Amino acid sequence: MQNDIQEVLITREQIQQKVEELGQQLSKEYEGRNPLVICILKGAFIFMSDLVKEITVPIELDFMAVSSYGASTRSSGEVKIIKDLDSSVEGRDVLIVEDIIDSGLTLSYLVDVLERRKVNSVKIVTLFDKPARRTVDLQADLSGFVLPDAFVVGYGLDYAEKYRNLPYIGVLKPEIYTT
Ligand SMILES: O=P(O)(O)OC[C@H]1O[C@H](OP(=O)(O)OP(=O)(O)O)[C@H](O)[C@@H]1O
Ligand code: HPA
Ligand SMILES: [Mg+2]
Repeated sequence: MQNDIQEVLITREQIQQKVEELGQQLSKEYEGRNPLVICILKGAFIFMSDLVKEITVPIELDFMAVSSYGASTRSSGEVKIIKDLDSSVEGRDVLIVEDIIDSGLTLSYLVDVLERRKVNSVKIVTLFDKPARRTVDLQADLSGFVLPDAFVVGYGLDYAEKYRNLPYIGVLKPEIYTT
């Protein structure tokens, strides 16, 4: 698995430090409130579990599974909801936890879905952001690292379902996805 990585962009230690900072910022932001924290599966599962341990206000959790990449390095452009939320979001302060914003298609679709369900507020925290690749106008309220325009894997992010368990963020060798 390590042999498929061309370069480590962000180390495990850098990620850990950043997740602590984001948790502290969110704890201040939601002081006195009880947000519903939504993990966007599968990619955000590791970030979510590390982040919530750093949040000091009472929260509730829910999970939504969406997919648009499949076994490709490019978005299909079609966002599919594979698993919907268990809870009602009406009137709630919702915090979406996402691993990466790339084209922005996944989140612009989801924010629209949640707003139609009459949330009180919706904010986005993403650990990684590739602003150079946006095809829609979408920004996170809080973001960890800005990434260059390269397909990355690790810390929850996959290529064809592999590499999610790498503890750092790395760039895949191009021959892995061109063959
Ligand atoms: O901004 P975008 O271009 O929409 O890309 C970002 C989304 O793509 C990935 O999910 P994917 O569809 O690969 O599903 P997964 O999380 O199960 O890997 C990632 O986890 C984000 O949810
Ligand atoms: O760079 C990426 N890596 C893995 N999954 C992704 N989904 C959007 N961008 C990426
Ligand atoms: Mg994926």
